[in-house]
Amino acid sequence: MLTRRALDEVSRRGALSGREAVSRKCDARGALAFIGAASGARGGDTPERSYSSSGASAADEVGAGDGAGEGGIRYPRRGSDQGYSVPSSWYSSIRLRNTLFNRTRGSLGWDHRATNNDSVCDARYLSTCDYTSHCVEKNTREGGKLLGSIPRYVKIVEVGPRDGLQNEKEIVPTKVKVGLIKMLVSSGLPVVEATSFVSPKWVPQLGDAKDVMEAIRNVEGARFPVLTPNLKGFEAAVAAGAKEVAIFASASESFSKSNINCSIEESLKRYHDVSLAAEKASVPIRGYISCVVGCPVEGKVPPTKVAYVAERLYDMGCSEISLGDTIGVGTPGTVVPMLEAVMNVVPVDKLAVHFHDTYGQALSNILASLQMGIATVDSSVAGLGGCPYAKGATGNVATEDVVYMLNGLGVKTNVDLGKVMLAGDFICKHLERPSRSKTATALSTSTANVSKL
Ligand SMILES: CC(C)(COP(=O)([O-])OP(=O)([O-])OC[C@H]1O[C@@H](n2cnc3c(N)ncnc32)[C@H](O)[C@@H]1OP(=O)([O-])[O-])[C@@H](O)C(=O)NCCC(=O)NCCSC(=O)C[C@@](C)(O)CC(=O)[O-]
Repeated sequence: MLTRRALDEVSRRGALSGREAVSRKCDARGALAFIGAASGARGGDTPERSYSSSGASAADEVGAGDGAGEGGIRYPRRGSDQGYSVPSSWYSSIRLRNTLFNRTRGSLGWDHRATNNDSVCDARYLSTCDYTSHCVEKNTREGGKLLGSIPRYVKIVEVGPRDGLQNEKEIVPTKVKVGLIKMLVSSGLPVVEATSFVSPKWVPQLGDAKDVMEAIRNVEGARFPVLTPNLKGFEAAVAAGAKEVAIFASASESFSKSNINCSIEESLKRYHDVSLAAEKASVPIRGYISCVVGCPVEGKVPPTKVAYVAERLYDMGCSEISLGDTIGVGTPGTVVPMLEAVMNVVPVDKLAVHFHDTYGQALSNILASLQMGIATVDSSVAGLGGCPYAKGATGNVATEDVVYMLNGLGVKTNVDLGKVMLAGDFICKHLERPSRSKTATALSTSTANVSKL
């Protein structure tokens, strides 16, 4: 198992390269750009990251063959006698990054105690910036001030066919689900979460999981992870052809109980069993954490609780951990401290964010997450969704809205907005309800070529 120290080093190594550290001017204005460059180093420039095998740790992926020798520190690799190394130059970069990050928080108003000149300087910048596309382009391209901090590529994980549909009362026919999945794949989405192998007594809508997997067996162009709550689900998923699975824990005891009928600790034990089976079968696992900022029963959820569960999931081999604001109550004011806590224990390039849009905060939370270096975002076509065990929670942030924002920021996704809208239109017609995507609603009345927006 990786030590905390080793994890931190991997995280830091993922967070920035020494090259970026020395090439940036160390003032508050440069801080966002600096973190942005770091996020590029974390994977922003990489068109696609694939889930690693569950047996591979971050160390396997991040540090292998890099920086050995000369001042490098070697840590043991989990389940192996090999090691990965951390060049000592990272330490100074890390200190620098932390200083800049703290200043940046102050300049964005995240830290109300920040009263130094840098934040005044940044505030002036913020108020005078011309928010035109030219400004965005200039800032992004030149490693600029406000928006240069975001990754250049963002992986969108489409959860509509699973999270989006699981709450629908009327059973959606399998062929409609399969049609939706195929349309989503054709839009360029790299990952489409297809279904869940959960108890059909608990979630009747997804009782056709096996049939869905059978129907998409030969569909190429995307990965199709499925949810598995226990070994039974894992075995059924693999037998049905699933090549990736997701386990789902909670940061709230009450939600854990109502969602999967066990405590957090019991769920982690179950997931440990699933992770061992997955490792044996070379099936990568994504880990979800629900209620990362708020719980429908318990209210506020402390960031330390989220970090605890995240670390446990990471240690059991999850190649990606998705942080879910299940009831959509978060704002950047609560999301940022939560991410900071999690980023202390899990490398940022292993994190994804999963926002429901109940209070209309999802896009702002995503933007804040991107500025902190997160490059994987979950979303649901047409804003479908809600959780059966979180009353009042509305759908996930709409994929169309996320793509529109990322296009506007000049961030690459390889997703065709027009084609996602067609998929949204298809499923909304079936459900006989309007899209929850503001972008789809606006653009459906426009003649603009959405692929070019
Ligand atoms: C975990 C259990 C199974 C425990 O449910 P339980 O009732 O405690 O389990 P059990 O072991 O006593 O089994 C009860 C019955 O279910 C069967 N069973 C047991 N396991 C399976 C399985 N895998 N597949 C099919 N059947 C299964 C089992 O065989 C038995 O059948 P019976 O003998 O009564 O005929 C149940 O609570 C469950 O399925 N929960 C899933 C609920 C769910 O899917 N919730 C939505 C997920 S969304 C989410 O978590 C949030 C997320 C990820 O989207 C992120 C976010 O939005 O923030």
